[in-house]
Amino acid sequence: MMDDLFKTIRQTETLGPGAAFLPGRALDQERSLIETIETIAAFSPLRRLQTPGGRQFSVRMTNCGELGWHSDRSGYRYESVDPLTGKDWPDLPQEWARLARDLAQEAGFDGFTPQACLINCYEPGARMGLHQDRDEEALESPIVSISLGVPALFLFGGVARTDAVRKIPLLSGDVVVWGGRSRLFYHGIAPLKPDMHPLTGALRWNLTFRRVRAQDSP
Ligand SMILES: O=C(O)CCC(=O)C(=O)O
Ligand SMILES: [Fe+2]
Repeated sequence: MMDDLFKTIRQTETLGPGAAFLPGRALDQERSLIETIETIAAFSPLRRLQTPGGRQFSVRMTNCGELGWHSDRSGYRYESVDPLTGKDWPDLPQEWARLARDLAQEAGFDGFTPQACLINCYEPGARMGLHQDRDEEALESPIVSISLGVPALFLFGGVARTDAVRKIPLLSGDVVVWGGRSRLFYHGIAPLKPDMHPLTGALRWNLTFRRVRAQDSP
């Protein structure tokens, strides 16, 4: 099938210093990752956060892990308690932590121990504008990002907002890792095109694993 041909042709690729595209590397875990997302979202529901400027994200989000990323009128930050439920975020599953560590390792980062996993849910038309992931102190740790469900176009720029942007089509099971000198590179997701995936329907899910506090701090 054309689909299979497309998959076999896509190869591991360096996107920049410390940045790697690992196509299909989470495909074996696709179904279990999606099932676990549903369990997590049943406990800490998906929600559309407000930007500090008072707008709403088009992406719905939740988290698991000891910390969760949050945004409202007071700014972007990590919270140890889910502001929506008043409870701890759901645990980051051990299999997820192990997978994130293995993927980081494959991209050249040893001993990655994520504290937070941000779960993004894209409906058709949802997007994420160019931004840097810069709310973490642990800038020595990479971001490990897994795509699930319908395809999306990943935009990967440079350290300046105006740097040229590469467009990388991401399929379910694809992984991108960026760290080292690419850790603060601008990136985003183009508006999601209507599509269907057998496991997620019209949705795209994205998991980003992050170390927030420096490795030697609690
Ligand atoms: O959805 C994606 O692939 C990227 C998500 C992202 O950049 C973020 O959550 O900071
Ligand atoms: Fe990001």
